[in-house]
Amino acid sequence: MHLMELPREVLLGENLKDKVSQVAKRLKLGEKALILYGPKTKEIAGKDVEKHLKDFFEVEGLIVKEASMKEVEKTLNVIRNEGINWVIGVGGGSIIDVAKLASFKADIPFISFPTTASHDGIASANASIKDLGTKTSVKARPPVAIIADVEVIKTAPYRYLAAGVGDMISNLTAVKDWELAHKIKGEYFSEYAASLSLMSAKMVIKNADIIRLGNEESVRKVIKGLISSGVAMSIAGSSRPASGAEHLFSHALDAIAPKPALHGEQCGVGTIIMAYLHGLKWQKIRETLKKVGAPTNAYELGIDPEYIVEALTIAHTIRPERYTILGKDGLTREAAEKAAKITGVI
Ligand SMILES: NC(=O)C1=CN([C@@H]2O[C@H](COP(=O)(O)OP(=O)(O)OC[C@H]3O[C@@H](n4cnc5c(N)ncnc54)[C@H](OP(=O)(O)O)[C@@H]3O)[C@@H](O)[C@H]2O)C=CC1
Ligand SMILES: O=C(CO)COP(=O)(O)O
Ligand SMILES: [Zn+2]
Repeated sequence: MHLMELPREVLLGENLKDKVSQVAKRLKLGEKALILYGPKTKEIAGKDVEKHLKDFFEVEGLIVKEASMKEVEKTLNVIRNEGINWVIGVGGGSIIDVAKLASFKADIPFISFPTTASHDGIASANASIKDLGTKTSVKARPPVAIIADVEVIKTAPYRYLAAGVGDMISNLTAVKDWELAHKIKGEYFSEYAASLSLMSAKMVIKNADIIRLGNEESVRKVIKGLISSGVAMSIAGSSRPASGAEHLFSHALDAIAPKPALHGEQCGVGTIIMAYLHGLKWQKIRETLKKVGAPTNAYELGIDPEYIVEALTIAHTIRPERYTILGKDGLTREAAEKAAKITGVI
């Protein structure tokens, strides 16, 4: 049996910080809520959401520092000790993933309230959590509702929107890797999930000129694409449609670079290199990223070229069960340098 769980409500619009209570009541989520936010997202939107919620619910607030198992356990303790009925994550991908996994472990629902359009974990059923130094992809449940407040997301620095494009353009190489794993390893492949995932990538390529304006229309377009990409992952039952070798490269950078860039920025650059390895039109990918103002090389990522090459050579070890264009043995140092130089990444 293949179980596909999907969000029940998606709200996309302006000034939604006071609409969470209505959604929670409509979905009969229960009396006691836990709101998770980061130190910045508490100020950006979390405090206001919490204030409005307190008119109708008993609310506990908790600051989450990173997407790690330690933070998931910390959250789980609060859920159990306080008898929490439902969770809301107000923040970027890290906060949403902690809310997703902790609520799943406690078997209670959660609401996704994104403050940026920087990642496609807003709607997905899987959580990317750091454990023992590297990111693992853990099966969980999708949010019961998504509340995407364009007013909030619009105020995030433009860089986050461009990162969202990077996370979506990744789907081009992720799907290629998935097809490869299907052919070579007999891995389950969903044509429907793959098509939906590719639709988001094609949408950002087609709309790059609109997205780069960074206005409300841009935010709406990117958010819709990110939600579709997340739904594709939920349909697949894993992050396969949206995470291939380009993501392994980003996870490797997170593990070794002294100051990693944003997830979507690193994935975008990884997509250029993996598209080259797949024999795809990598120039078109680079052109789109340039058009929207996303980084396309080591310098723009703010990462030393040495780490780029090292990340390329170790990426295949991050999740060995996920077969990609990097194969079982990965890239040699020479091959990594060559691919990064040809594509202009270093
Ligand atoms: N589960 C899935 O399917 C997916 C998961 N991911 C994961 O998501 C994470 C990446 O998410 P991303 O959003 O890029 O990064 P983070 O969630 O790590 O946020 C990065 C920084 O941006 C800040 N921030 C958030 N919103 C705003 C805003 N509106 N204005 C200014 N600053 C803001 C955060 O503040 P604060 O410090 O307050 O948190 C934080 O300091 C990674 O862990 C990645 O693996 C990515 C794609 C899919
Ligand atoms: O980031 C993701 C999709 O964009 C999914 O992340 P994982 O690589 O951790 O599965
Ligand atoms: Zn991603």
